[in-house]
Amino acid sequence: MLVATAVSVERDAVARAFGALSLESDETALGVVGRAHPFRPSGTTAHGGSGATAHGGSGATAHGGIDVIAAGVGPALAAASTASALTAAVLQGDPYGLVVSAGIGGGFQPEASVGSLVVADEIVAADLGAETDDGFVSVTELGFGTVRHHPPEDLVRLVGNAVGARTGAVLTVSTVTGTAARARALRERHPTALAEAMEGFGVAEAAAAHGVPVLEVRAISNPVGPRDRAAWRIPDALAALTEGFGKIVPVLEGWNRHDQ
Ligand SMILES: O=C(O)c1cccc(C(=O)CC[C@H]2O[C@@H](n3cnc4c(=O)[nH]cnc43)[C@H](O)[C@@H]2O)c1
Repeated sequence: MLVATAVSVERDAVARAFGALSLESDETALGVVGRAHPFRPSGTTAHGGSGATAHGGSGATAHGGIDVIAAGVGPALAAASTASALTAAVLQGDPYGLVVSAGIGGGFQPEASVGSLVVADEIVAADLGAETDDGFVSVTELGFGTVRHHPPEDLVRLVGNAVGARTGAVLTVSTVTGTAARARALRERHPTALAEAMEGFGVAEAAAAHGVPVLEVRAISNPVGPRDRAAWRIPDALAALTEGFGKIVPVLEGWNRHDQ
């Protein structure tokens, strides 16, 4: 399984769920774009495996290991980094079976409160399209491809139940929402949206190109709406991410995509 976060603090928050910290915490501030440094829990992991380095890094598990990368901020870098990691794994003869986009995100209020976790049942590119006199038109409506990916239903349900998270659409945006008007417009266009973030759709596109299922998990660090940095609760969200992954990993390990 590959977990793609945006930045190193998110990568380390996920890694902490495995009881270890990345040795590659070279970027620590949120917002600093990290390159894809795979983190592999060393030695015995939740999988019980140990030893062989499946994808060229240290401490990978031979059977079903979990790699966590800081893939960068925004859908384009997230897609490129995730695709590179997926391709490298294929070339090394040990392809990933699941990709998880994970990190902090903005929560639509009152649906997703700060500090809570959200699991995506739809990963939607919310600003990929064109503005017209009649409003926003997605690239799908323009005839150019897809703006949504769907994680496996059973996995979404299992993971949502395991962490007590709400499930709903998670929007991917290239511009963080900073006004109430835009938050309203997004919710009107996507009534099931619970959260927005900046990477999920890119990660999902890379996963889809490899025929690998995708999941997105967001810990809510701030409300979607008027910009208010003082209202951000990043440490709380990172703690929720760690706690959540502690419960999610056993579910992911037990999940078999052919059970769908
Ligand atoms: O300076 C700002 O106003 C500002 C606003 C939003 C995000 C940033 C960042 O540097 C972090 C982007 C990072 O965090 C995820 N994220 C967290 N909350 C949101 C949100 O409300 N809308 C979109 N993305 C969010 C995102 O996935 C990025 O990885 C600075």
